[in-house]
Amino acid sequence: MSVFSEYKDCIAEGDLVLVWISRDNIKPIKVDSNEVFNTRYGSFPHEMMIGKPYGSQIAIRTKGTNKFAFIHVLQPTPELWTLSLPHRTQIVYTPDSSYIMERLNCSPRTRAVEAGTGSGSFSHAFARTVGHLYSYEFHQPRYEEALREFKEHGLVDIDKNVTITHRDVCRDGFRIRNGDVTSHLFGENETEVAVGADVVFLDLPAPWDAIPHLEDVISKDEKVGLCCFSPCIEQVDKTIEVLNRYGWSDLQMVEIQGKQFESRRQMVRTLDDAIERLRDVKRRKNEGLERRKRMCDSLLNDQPEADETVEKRPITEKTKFNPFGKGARVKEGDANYKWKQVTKVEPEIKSHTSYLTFAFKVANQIRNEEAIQRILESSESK
Ligand SMILES: C[S@@+](CC[C@H](N)C(=O)[O-])C[C@H]1O[C@@H](n2cnc3c(N)ncnc32)[C@H](O)[C@@H]1O
Repeated sequence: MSVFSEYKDCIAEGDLVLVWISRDNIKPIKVDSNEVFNTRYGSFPHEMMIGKPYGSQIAIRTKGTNKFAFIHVLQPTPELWTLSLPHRTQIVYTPDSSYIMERLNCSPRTRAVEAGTGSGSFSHAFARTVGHLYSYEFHQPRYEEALREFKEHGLVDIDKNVTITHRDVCRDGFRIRNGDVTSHLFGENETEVAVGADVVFLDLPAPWDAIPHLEDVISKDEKVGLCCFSPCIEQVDKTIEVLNRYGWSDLQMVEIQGKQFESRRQMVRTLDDAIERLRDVKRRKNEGLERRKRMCDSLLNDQPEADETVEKRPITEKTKFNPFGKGARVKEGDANYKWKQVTKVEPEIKSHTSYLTFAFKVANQIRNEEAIQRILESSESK
């Protein structure tokens, strides 16, 4: 089982743990009782984590103060891995990968093809959901790094559901034959892997060069779904042209814009408030002018300012509160004021805005007369 799909209660020596320091700072570590995890808030010996339930908060006293520093030790999931993995390339984030897998109907019976592997962000999400993932990467160091990582995470090897192949798919296609540089372990008489993919995901600069090669590895008996992830509309245009040429249909382009909506209350401001605000500005301006004049006079006459002569505005509820944001602050929802419910948008959800081009193909479109007859007969008998 992969550490990403097997649930464990407690942390043990050698586990991959994702340390949550803050929302934007999650770090993967391999638990080693001789090691220490250093943060700018303090050092956490791995030993403190061993035996603790996943999700625990670990606290240490910070050096020279009476304060505590905290981390949370979390079990890896593809979503958290995407937020913490070492970036070797641009990556696909969860708002995109989850939408793509849903649109392509990914399930444990899916056989997916993915190119390129890149930093393996999407590969981890695919690996948890699909029956088998065939991932391709042409950059040698990136291929080796992804292979090492997939092995460490229990995604490749016998009985595991990921195969990674070192390949330029635009030039050499997707077939995996005995002798290729791949993680697939060939059986004695096996010469080629029967890929039979029903899902294809292309995150490549030139997907149009890879699309013609897909014919060799996609399923001929099932509906095949494809998604191309491209940051430029010109790439989408070129991709669509080639998809049409190679018999893909139901083309649709989608862009995911991840936004976080927060529900807030906003004070209702009336026309009277606006008028009162303008009066207040004028009053304060006059007061300021008068004060400045008195200061100049006292400087010229070399006399201290007679502070007690300054007219003070009486402190009332009105002077304390300014409905346009200045003056005393009012707590959101204060029952003395009128409020309306509004939505505030937080723009900082991590996602890499690319265009998602979806297409589908049924290679073998021969009518199965027997099956049709059976359906007709069963509907007639009802
Ligand atoms: C943007 S990254 C993919 C990121 C990946 N989807 C993820 O979520 O981590 C694109 C990768 O495709 C690889 N690549 C580009 N052209 C390729 C080709 N013709 N064949 C195989 N891999 C290719 C690049 O080396 C790069 O690692």
